[in-house]
Order: sequence, then C-alpha cells, then structure tokens
Amino acid sequence: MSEPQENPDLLRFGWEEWVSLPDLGLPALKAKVDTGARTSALHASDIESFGSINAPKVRFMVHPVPGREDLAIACSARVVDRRTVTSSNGESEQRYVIASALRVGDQSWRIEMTLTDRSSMNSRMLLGREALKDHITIVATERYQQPRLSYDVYTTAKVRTAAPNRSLRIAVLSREDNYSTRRLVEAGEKRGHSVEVIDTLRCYMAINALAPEVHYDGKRLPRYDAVIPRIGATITSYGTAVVRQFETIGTFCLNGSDGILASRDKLFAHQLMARHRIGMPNTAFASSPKDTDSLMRLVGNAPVIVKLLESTQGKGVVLAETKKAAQSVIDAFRGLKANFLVQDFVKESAGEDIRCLVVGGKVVASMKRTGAEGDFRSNLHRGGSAKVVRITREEREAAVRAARAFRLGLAGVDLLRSDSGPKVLEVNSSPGLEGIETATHKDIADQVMAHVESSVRPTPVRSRKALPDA
Ligand SMILES: Nc1ncnc2c1ncn2[C@@H]1O[C@H](COP(=O)(O)OP(=O)(O)OP(=O)(O)O)[C@@H](O)[C@H]1O
Ligand SMILES: [Mg+2]
Ligand SMILES: [Mg+2]
Repeated sequence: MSEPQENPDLLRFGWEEWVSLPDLGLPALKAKVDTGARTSALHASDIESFGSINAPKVRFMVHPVPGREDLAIACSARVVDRRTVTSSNGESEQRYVIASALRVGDQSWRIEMTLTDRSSMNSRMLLGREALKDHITIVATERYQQPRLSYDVYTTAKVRTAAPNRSLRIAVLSREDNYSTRRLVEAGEKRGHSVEVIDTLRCYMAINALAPEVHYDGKRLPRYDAVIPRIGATITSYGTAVVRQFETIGTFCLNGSDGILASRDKLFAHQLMARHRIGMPNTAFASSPKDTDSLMRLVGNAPVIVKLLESTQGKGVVLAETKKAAQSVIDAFRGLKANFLVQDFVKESAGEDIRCLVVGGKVVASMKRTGAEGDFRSNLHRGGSAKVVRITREEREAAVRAARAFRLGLAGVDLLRSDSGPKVLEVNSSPGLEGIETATHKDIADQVMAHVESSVRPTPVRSRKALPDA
C-alpha cells in the first residue's frame, strides 16, 4: 500500500486562519478549524428572521474583532435551513443555517454555516468538516498558513462597500395604503429588501433611559435598518414622537423628527430658511390685531397672500387683491383664532410653481404645476396639472439648500419663479410620488431606496488604539 499523497490543489490550513465572508460584508475574520463539527458556525448577536415565509431571511450583528464590541457589522442572508445543533458542552440549540462564499487567500467557495449567539464561543467563526473537505489539508500544529488579513480594513472606507447587496429590513411609517407607500414597498422589494408598512398611530412606546423601544400589535418592533416616515399632517405630533423614538434607538430615519416638525410649521420653516439665506417671498406675521396695517406694509402693498399656518393642499391660502380685502381676511382668520402669515404675492409666477424632489441632497425630478383655470394656486389637489420642467442651476441650488436646511433625505421643495430668482414656498417632508412619477416617468421610489441603502452602510470605526492582530 502506498502512503496517501497530499493533493497539491488543497490549501494548507492551520488550526486558525484569516478568512473573509464577502457576501456578508465581513472582509477579515479569524476562523478556527473545528474538525469535530460537521457544519461551520458564525458567532452573531441580535439574530432575527424577517421577510416572507417563502423566502425567509435572517438579520444579525457580527462583532468581527474580539474585544471590540463597539464594532458591529449588520449582516443579512437568506435562511437555507434550520438545524438543531448540539454543541461541545452537550446543549442543543435550534439554529438558522445560511450560506456565503468563504474566501481564503485567492480562492473562494460556498459554505453553509449556522448562526449562534453563544458568548461561550470564544472564536468568531468555527470551520466544520463540510466547509473544509475538498478544499484544504490540515496542518494541525500550525496556524496562519494562508495569507494574513488585517482588522484595519474595518477602519477604512472599504467596509462601506463590503456587502453591497445586503438585504435590508425597512419600515415605511404610514397610515395609508396609497400610491407612494405601495411604490416604496415595490421598489424596496425589487432591490432585494424587505419592506413593512407600519401604521404610525398603532406604534406605542416604552420611554426609558436604558432600553427605549417601539411596540406594535402587542409585540416589540424588531430592529429596522431604516425607517421611512410618511407622517400625515393631521398626526404630526404623534408621528414625530414615533420617529424620535426610532432615532433614540439608533435606527436610520430617512427624514428626522426635527425636520418633519420644522416643515409642518410655516412660521418656523420660513425662519429656518431665512437663517440659511434661502430666497423666499417677503413674509410677515404678527399676533396682535393692532399691527395689521404695518404688517401689510412690511411685505409691500396689496395684492398679498394670506396663509393659514397649518395649510396643506392649498386649502388655507388666500389671495387678497386689495388692502381692504386683505384686512377683512385677516380679521376673519383672527376671529377664528387661526394663525396665519402674510406674504408678498409673486404675480409673475402666474399660478405656476415648481416642485423639486430632493433625494439624498440631489434634485432627482422636477415638475411645473399649473393651477386650474383662474386659480392662482397650482396645487394638484386643487385641480392643477403638472408637466416635467427643466430647472435652472439657481433653482436646483435653492431646492438642495432648502432640503439640507431641514436635514431631510426626501423632500418636496416648492418654489416660485420670480423676477428676482427662485422663491422657495415650502418644503414638504412627505412628498407624494404619484404626481411627480407620472409627470416625469422617473422611478423615484427606486432612487429613494438607493439612497436608503447608501445611508445605512456600515461606517468605518475610528480607532486610536491599533486593532488586535493588525
Ligand atoms: N406668495 C405667493 N405668491 C404667489 N403664489 C403663491 C404664493 N404662495 C402660495 N402661492 C400659490 O398657492 C399654492 C399653495 O401655497 P402653499 O404651497 O404655500 O400652500 P399649502 O397649502 O401648504 O400647499 P401644499 O399642499 O403644497 O403643502 C402654491 O403652490 C402657489 O401656487
Ligand atoms: Mg404645505
Ligand atoms: Mg405647496
């Protein structure tokens, strides 16, 4: 009988080696060989299944660097199986099985691994027989037979793009099953994410310092990678409280609670835009009826616009052609204890305004809305019509700066074309997608999802101390 020959195609493997799991976004990991186990295992925390029953996925956190719990990479993968695994100490546990490419040096092959949240597992990863057979030959007394990697990769920008196809768990906070909500769900799922619509008013909250949570339907809500708030104007206060709670937990919110609140309060919004030197119509407001006359002088004389602060869809926007008319509108609003502002009427915009949709700091689409015959208001809800428009650089800059002032990832900025440049009227934090997608034939929901993806990529860790084994 001849001695078994070492296959030269097999990789020499010590008892511990550097590997990477590119599908999971883990570019450097130390794995121990565990020939006593059939299946490989990855040490993960916060393991949660999600997605549809037909294609279940699992979401988990991996702390690739021992002793650096601050460094957490969010991973997701398709569930390929569930298996009862009995570990070396005799305890058995139901585990999710996932698959990923395993890269060692310049070779890579697909392996399966179970996910386990056992702090007793002192290694991040154990490589079982199944993963190793046909690929390696073991040199049991050595380690690092294969090229060494470095944990330093987690401090570089590379970590952001390590898992470009990570499947995300996204919540759309919305009370309505409308066009925009449906399109966001559709676009997210098309990109491989799982998107759940959550009724904002059904969320309830446990507010405390150590473990803030959001509950829904009797259960604590899972951790989402991202929340897309679509807060209706009638529930701004409660809706922004829910968003704030997600922010407290550390969930990425496409639009923040502060930005949504600011966009809903026309006075505050105008002050914020003024602070950022964004062009807008001359605007004035006063509380006391004694000041009506001088208030009107502040914006220039009639015709003026009088606007209810809580107006949407153009419902509380009045054009007063004469000073007398303006005074009676103001008296009427005051009589109803309604808050309003007075604004210079931008005549030359002639019943037209421009809606710029800003996603992630870029104008991705714009349309010109023209009011119904005889109406100075161009709102689509008032019977206006929309068509695609080319905007000027100045208009683009105004829209981008306005969205940035409110720190909104998704904003509908409305502006008027005046003789002295663009005048921003308002910034909407839950802009509808139907009108603009129809007018421009653009897939805006997809662009929103692309922006969400890039916003939730892992950020490189900042490390003053060198990472171990670097
Ligand atoms: N100062 C102004 N000069 C000329 N037209 C104006 C002025 N302010 C408003 N308009 C017209 O009235 C419309 C409605 O005004 P605005 O957008 O401020 O109100 P809104 O009720 O908040 O509407 P939205 O549904 O867009 O939130 C504008 O789209 C614009 O066509
Ligand atoms: Mg508005
Ligand atoms: Mg408007």
